[in-house]
Amino acid sequence: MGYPVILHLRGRRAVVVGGGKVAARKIHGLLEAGAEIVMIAPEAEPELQALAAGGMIVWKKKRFDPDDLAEAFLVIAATNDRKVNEAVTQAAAPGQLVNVVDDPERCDFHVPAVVRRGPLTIAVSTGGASPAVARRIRRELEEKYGEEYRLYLEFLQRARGIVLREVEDAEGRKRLFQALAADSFRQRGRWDEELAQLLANEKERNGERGKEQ
Ligand SMILES: C[C@@]1(CC(=O)O)C2=NC(=C\c3[nH]c(c(CCC(=O)O)c3CC(=O)O)Cc3[nH]c(c(CC(=O)O)c3CCC(=O)O)/C=C3\N/C(=C\2)[C@@H](CCC(=O)O)[C@]3(C)CC(=O)O)/[C@H]1CCC(=O)O
Ligand SMILES: NC(=O)c1ccc[n+]([C@@H]2O[C@H](COP(=O)([O-])OP(=O)(O)OC[C@H]3O[C@@H](n4cnc5c(N)ncnc54)[C@H](O)[C@@H]3O)[C@@H](O)[C@H]2O)c1
Repeated sequence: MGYPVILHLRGRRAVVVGGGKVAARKIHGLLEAGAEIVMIAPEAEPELQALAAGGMIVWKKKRFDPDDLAEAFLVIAATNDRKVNEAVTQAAAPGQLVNVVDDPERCDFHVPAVVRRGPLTIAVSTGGASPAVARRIRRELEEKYGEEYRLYLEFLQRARGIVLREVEDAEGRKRLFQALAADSFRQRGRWDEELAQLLANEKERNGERGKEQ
């Protein structure tokens, strides 16, 4: 069983070998994560050509050779030629994370199906058993956790900073974080107003405790 992680790729180089439909899907995910993408392929899908023309990715218009992996943190072998994909895995140095789109067994990692809502990431993997089921479950989760979760999570991110700054006592923080995480809180939609009230309640509680001592 794999170990799920969220990789921070900002400023790190990802080399994608291949420029077809599967490479395009992987490149979109890597772009969202802020990776520096180098694509190696003699031909590429129009959307990838456009990304290269716009400076969003670097396109080396050529066939793969092992030198292409220099300085890569992460490598995706996404050509339609099994032999080339295998050559990519052979060329990778120990420590480079390699994904091979037609060989789950040789992958250091699989790419899950993903729902993103601002800071919220929901990832679904079947470990290669059925990517189509991963896609179906991803779609179901997209319905359940709609766009409204983006604003809510952005609010929570801000609120977290405020609570950590203003509430010193660990129990109080826990009480507040649980209140903010409740679905009833989210649904009422008066987030800033209720946060201010909750913070005031905590201050009052502390004041009273201060008086007791
Ligand atoms: C989740 C997703 C992420 C992404 O790619 O971004 C992803 N595949 C997706 C879709 C998809 N892939 C395929 C179909 C056609 C239906 C079918 O075959 O079932 C569909 C469905 C479609 O396109 O609708 C075919 C396929 N996929 C792999 C093989 C090779 C093999 O199994 O040997 C073949 C056969 C190729 C052939 O025909 O020869 C291998 C892998 N695909 C993975 C990920 C990794 C395991 C993830 C997991 O199991 O959870 C793994 C192991 C490696 C990797 O790529 O990381 C993305 C959904 C994104 C979304 O919609 O949200
Ligand atoms: N993992 C997945 O999610 C998934 C899903 C569907 C298919 N697949 C597999 O992925 C493979 C690729 O699918 P696709 O639809 O993107 O194929 P595609 O035919 O659209 O694209 C293949 C790409 O590989 C490039 N290429 C070929 N030889 C190369 C070389 N020597 N060096 C560099 N680039 C080279 C081509 O120029 C092209 O850009 C399929 O053969 C299939 O086995 C994987």
